[in-house]
Amino acid sequence: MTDLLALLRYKMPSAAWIIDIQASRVCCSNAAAKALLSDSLHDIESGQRVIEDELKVRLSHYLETLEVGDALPFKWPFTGNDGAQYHVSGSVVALDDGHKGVLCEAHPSIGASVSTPSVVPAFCPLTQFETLSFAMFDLNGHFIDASAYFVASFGDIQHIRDLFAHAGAANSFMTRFSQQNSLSQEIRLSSLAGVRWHTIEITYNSTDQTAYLLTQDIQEKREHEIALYRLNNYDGLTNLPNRNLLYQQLESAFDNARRRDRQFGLLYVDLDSFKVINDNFGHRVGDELIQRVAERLKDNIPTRACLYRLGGDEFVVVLENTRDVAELESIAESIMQNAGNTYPVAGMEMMITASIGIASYPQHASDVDSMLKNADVAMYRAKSMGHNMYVVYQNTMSDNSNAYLTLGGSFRKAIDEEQFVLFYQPKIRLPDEVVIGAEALIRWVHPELGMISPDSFIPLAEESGLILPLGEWVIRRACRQLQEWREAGYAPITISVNLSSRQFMQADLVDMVRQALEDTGVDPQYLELELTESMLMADAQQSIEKLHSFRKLGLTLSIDDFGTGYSSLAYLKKFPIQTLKIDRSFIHDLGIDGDNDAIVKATIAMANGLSLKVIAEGVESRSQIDSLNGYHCQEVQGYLFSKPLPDVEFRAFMQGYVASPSCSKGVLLQ
Ligand SMILES: Nc1nc2c(ncn2[C@@H]2O[C@@H]3COP(=O)(O)O[C@H]4[C@@H](O)[C@H](n5cnc6c(=O)[nH]c(N)nc65)O[C@@H]4COP(=O)(O)O[C@H]3[C@H]2O)c(=O)[nH]1
Repeated sequence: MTDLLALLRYKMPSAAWIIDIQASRVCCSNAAAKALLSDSLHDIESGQRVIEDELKVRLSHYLETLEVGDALPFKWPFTGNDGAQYHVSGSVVALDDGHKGVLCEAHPSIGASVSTPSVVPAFCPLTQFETLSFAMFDLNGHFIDASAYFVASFGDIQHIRDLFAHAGAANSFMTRFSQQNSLSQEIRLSSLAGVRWHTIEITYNSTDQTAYLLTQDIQEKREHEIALYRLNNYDGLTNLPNRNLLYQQLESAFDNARRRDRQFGLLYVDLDSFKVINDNFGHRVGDELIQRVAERLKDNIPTRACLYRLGGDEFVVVLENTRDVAELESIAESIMQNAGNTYPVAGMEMMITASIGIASYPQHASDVDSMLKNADVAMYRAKSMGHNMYVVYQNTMSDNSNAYLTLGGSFRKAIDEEQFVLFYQPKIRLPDEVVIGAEALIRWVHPELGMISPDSFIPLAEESGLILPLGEWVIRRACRQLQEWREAGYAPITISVNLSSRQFMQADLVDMVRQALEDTGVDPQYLELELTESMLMADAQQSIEKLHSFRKLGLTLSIDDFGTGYSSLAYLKKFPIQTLKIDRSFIHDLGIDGDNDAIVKATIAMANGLSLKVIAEGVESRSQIDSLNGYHCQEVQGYLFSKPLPDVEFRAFMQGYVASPSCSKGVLLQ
């Protein structure tokens, strides 16, 4: 049976025929058409009569512009042999010789009494006809006839059962078909190309006692769907299920636990300082490390636990039907013990630890979002307590963590989106009051909250570990700024950058600063690091070594907020530092509080004796300048000269400094 004949058969019980316009005749028709049109169709088919000219002209016109599968935009009426009114709809088909023909199908006109339901399945637009296989079987499932495409796809089929990949599938299909008379489903069929997914639709026509079967190979569509599913639900880097599937599992875990009165819990695992690795070694190394970590995590959790990657360096472990929270804690311990071992990545042995937060149902949360949020809160707590540990959520944690988390969440984003800017406060040399440097002070330009001062977010950054990438950004930005000013023709000045204690403890801090200098081409003598006494005292020996490394690089080092901590000049001598910055609390009362004057005067004298330069911060009045000049203080900084300024204004300040009314002297630096 040719495919065109199969198509006409398939259109049964509708009357259908195909017109070959070129030959002006009907080239084939089905039994229903023969019955409905009888003589006239027979005459046209046999060539005794030709298609009327008017219709022929109209059809030819459309065939030029329409594609195979397209429907004709008009219908035409006729009266059938049964005396009823019909209208004919047409669509374009490819004839065996390659020309286009018109497939005509008669439908009873509205109001006409004849009404026979078509067996055309919903999924069978004519455009797909070429990929459809059509076959006919008798009541017992024995093969009668099939389209050429069917034979090419399935070969020599004797019985409908031969189509199925499994006997079980054939049995259940036959049983259902015997009960329903028409059936459609997606199923794997055994075609000549192998076992492949197909849509299958079968309809029993009682008129000719024949089962009409239509199949379509949907293997590629299925594969595409599976690929799409993987893309939406699995992480491409680690092949672990992602956030979507995590939510699904958590929803069903809550459901199960509630219905069966069970417990379950999750561990929120976040790698410590992963961004530092990513930034220093590049994303390829970062990605490989994530893969190794994922593999090790998988090996260190019970087989019945599920591991998800939320993205970045965040993973979640879910364990259902737990006995108690201790069961979750023992997983955390196992993860931490093993995470401490090195990972072979890109020819290196890398170390990375993890902070873990634990939350459990019913103790800590009653819905998916609060479960994840509370485990996240606990994870942050673990980070703030020094990394590489786990913390079990406690209900008291939420009270002070909501605001913190809101800021914390956007803080991460802020780093990625570079919402930070550096402001610069001029440093003035005494007594000639020349601008010799600037202190870089960070600001967060929050999209909703506006400008946020560092006092509000530096502690947060410290606690979360995000100070490391942020601190690196500050150093790199400051170096770039130095270069930009140099390129713009300004005389060279220093920029000092504040280091946080966490940053100072960072193992590769010296390398990071060296790299930033190299990358930007800045002369190291123009970069100054400001450290606090407490930072240095935390591990004096290590601090001394680190400071020497910085000195070898050529940087200047300064002690910030002097007077507020240990204030032991004798001890400070052990550290290779060049500058002391007297805290603004001492400067504020200068000339008012005699004790303060005495302290400041003595500090400057002793520092000078140790060849240390002194800078006074928080200078707000001329009388303070007079006192500091009297005590031989070398540098000052404060609102008297300028508040911290963004780059553009700082440049303007440098240019217009001569004209500043608040200062007696001024030097234009250019
Ligand atoms: N009342 C008064 N204040 C003055 C005067 N002159 C300067 N200041 C303010 O004093 C602070 C000096 O910085 P700090 O003591 O290092 O204290 C800094 C520093 O510890 C920290 N910080 C700022 N930027 C960074 C950074 O990039 N990294 C780190 N780790 N810490 C930073 O945040 C602190 C606060 O910074 P800011 O809010 O910019 O506040 C700055 C500055 O605006 C004055 O005449 N009167």
